[in-house]
Amino acid sequence: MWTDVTPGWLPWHPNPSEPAFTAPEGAVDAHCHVFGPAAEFPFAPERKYTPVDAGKEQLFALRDHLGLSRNVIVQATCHGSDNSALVDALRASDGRARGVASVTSDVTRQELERLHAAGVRGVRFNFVKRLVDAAPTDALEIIAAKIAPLGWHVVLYFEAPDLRDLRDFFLSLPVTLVIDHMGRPDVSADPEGPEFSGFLDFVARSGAWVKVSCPERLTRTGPPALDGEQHAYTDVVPFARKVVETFPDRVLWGTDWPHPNLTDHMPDDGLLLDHVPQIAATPEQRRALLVDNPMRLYWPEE
Ligand SMILES: O=C(O)/C=C(\C=C(/O)C(=O)O)C(=O)O
Repeated sequence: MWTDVTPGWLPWHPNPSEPAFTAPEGAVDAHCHVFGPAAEFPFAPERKYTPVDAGKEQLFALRDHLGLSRNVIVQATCHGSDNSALVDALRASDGRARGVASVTSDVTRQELERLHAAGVRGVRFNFVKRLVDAAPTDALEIIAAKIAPLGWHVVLYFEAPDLRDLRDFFLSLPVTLVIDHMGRPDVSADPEGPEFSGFLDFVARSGAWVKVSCPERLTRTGPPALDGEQHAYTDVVPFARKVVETFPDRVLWGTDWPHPNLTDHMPDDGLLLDHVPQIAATPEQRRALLVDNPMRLYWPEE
C-alpha cells in the first residue's frame, strides 16, 4: 500500500551484496521484522509510521542470501499488539524462526500459550518516544509477571539518555533482559566515558543481553564506504567491540531488516553482515555472537 507509506520512508535494499564474510554454520539473524503485507495483516491504527510491505518471503530469502540459518523476528510498533503477521511468519519458518511479541497487560494465559506454541519466546517493551506513547510501568510489570512462568524474556528498546530514569524499573523485572541496539549510545562520545560506562555497568548488574546491531542507526559518519578491507560505521565499532569483549556470552546480532524509519540511507544487508568481523575480532567471538548465544536464548532445547 505504497500510497499510505510515511513520506520519506526508504524501502529496504532490493539487491543486497554478497557478503564477503562467511557466517559460521547455524548463524542467527537475532533482530529483524516482518511488515504486513498490509492487505493481509493491516498495520495498527495507533502506529506512528506506515512502512512498506516487507513479508516473510523476503525475510527468509534475505536469510538464505546472507548464508544465515535462523531468524528472531521482533514485533515492530507499526503492528501494535496484533502479532498476526509475526505468528504467520513463525509458522511458515519450519522451526527456523523464533519471535518476540508485543502484548498488553490484559493478555490471557491462553493467548501467551498460543504465542509460545507458535515460537514466541519474549515480549518487547519500547520506550522510544517517536515510536510509542509510553506504557505505564505498572502495566509492564503485569506483563512481566505473566510471561515469567513461560521462561520468556523482555526485549528493551530505549534511548541512552532515558536509562537513568528507567534503570531501577528494569532491575526490578523478574525476567531476563535483552537490550536493543546497545541502548542507542551517542557514538560521538567517548566509548570509555561515563555515559557508556554507565550502560556497561547496568548490563553487568542486570545480567542483560545486548544486541550489537544497527550501526546504521547509530553512526554519525553516515553510510558505509568501502575503505580497503574495512567498511565504515567505524564510529560505532569501538562501542560494539567493547560490548562483545566485555559480555561475549550475552551478545546478539541482527540485520534489523527491513530497517524501519531510516531516511538518509538504506543499508546494504550484505555490508551489515560484513561489519560483524569489525566488532567481533575472533572466530570464537563470532561463533558466540552469531550461533551459540542466540541458540542458547531462543532454541535452548536443541
Ligand atoms: O527496528 C528497530 O529496531 C528500530 C526502530 C523501529 C522499531 O523498533 C519499531 O517500530 O518497532 C526504529 O528505531 O525506528
